[in-house]
Amino acid sequence: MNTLKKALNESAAMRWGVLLLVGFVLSVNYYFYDAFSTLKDLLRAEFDFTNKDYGLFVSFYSVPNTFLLMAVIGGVILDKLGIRRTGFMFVFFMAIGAVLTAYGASDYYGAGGIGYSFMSSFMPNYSPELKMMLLGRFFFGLGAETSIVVISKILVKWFKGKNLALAFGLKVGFGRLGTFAALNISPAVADKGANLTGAIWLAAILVCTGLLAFIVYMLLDAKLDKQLEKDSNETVTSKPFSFRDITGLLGNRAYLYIALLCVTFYSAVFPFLAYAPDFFADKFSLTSVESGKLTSLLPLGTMFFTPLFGWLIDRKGKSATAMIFGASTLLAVHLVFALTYFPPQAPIILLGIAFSLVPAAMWPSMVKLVDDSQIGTAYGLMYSIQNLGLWGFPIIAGSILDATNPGNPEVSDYTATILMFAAVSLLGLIFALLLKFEDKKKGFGVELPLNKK
Ligand SMILES: N[C@@H](Cc1c[nH]cn1)C(=O)NCC(=O)O
Repeated sequence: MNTLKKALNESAAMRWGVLLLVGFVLSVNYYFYDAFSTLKDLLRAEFDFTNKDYGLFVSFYSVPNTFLLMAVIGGVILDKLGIRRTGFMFVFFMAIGAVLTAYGASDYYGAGGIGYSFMSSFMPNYSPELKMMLLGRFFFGLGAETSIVVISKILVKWFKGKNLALAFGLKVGFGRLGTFAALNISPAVADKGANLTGAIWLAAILVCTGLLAFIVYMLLDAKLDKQLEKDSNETVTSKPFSFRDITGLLGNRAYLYIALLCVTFYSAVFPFLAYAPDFFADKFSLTSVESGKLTSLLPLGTMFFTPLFGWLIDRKGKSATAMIFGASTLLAVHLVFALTYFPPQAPIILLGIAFSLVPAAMWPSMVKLVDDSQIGTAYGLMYSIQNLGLWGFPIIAGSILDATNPGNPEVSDYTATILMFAAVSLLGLIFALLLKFEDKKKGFGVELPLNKK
């Protein structure tokens, strides 16, 4: 390295600039992911979407990552091809998927545009609009999950040893900002259905601007590699991929516990959130606007809490303890929701704390468990495992809801459904405890401050 010239990642301004760029890519990802939850009724009115159609559309995001293991394959590709090529490819998939989804909902397509007759030629129970939108959601999910893996590796590259947990916390904050914006902007643009396709196109265009932001990042990444006098091969592993990379990770008990905590924790949060507005409305007799506002307090709170906890973890450590605390808080909140009529505002704030503590501690802890050369594979495998839960639990929750509310009444009893989420949280707590014991036994240093690695 040229010792007279500071490398780009030594400059704090450059590091935070990079975080802003990739944070924007993440925000538009989350915006598109969540833009449809407030459009559910309008999709039913405009395209005859049933609840099952809507559920299928939501869970199709996870299909490539779960059943084709795309997130783990993406992670392996990332470790082999490097950040620039892999990132471009998967952010591009994300943009293609978003555009295909919007195209499926467009007037041009609905009037018999390109692909309409082909999509009408099979599976007549599903509309051509739904099929095109499913195809779009599939590509979006395929690109979106691996692009999060790429962004995680980018943060490790620029921030390792320099406020890494704060950077991860802010990364999650950027994601939540996208969710918060989607929950508020998407219904406003849709204007009670008058401009439904406009709301979907806006989401797709935002994803395309994310691709432009990533291209700008690629220029900085190339410059950093040049300054470090590393050709791109040096930031990637040269040894060929072997299944032992995967079995090796799964054989590392600490990694396994963190991956199992990831799937159980997020399965008790994201699928719960998909039902939360309806649950609050039914249990506390709220209007849909009131329950929507109550739910959107969650991404708003986590936007600030997650970076704050990340900052604390950089300095004080205690990541495993933070995960235990977050998982127990989640369990307590679900029990309160299921078994009491306690006003929901206080538990939702606690849920915000749990939903900030675990992500702030869990994602950066990976650098303590695996080597940098395997970080893409490690995150990718974790996302594939997580997506199994994100795919399955909305369906399980819906089935429990149907079984405990025969006749599909207007107001549903959610007790059994939320108790199921409490049971999943309990599993998360057990895995968090196991992680702490394993760390103590093997001395990975998960409890140590990240700035001291
Ligand atoms: N794998 C993602 C799933 C997601 C949710 N919204 C958009 N993508 C995930 O769980 N990320 C971690 C997080 O804390 O948001």
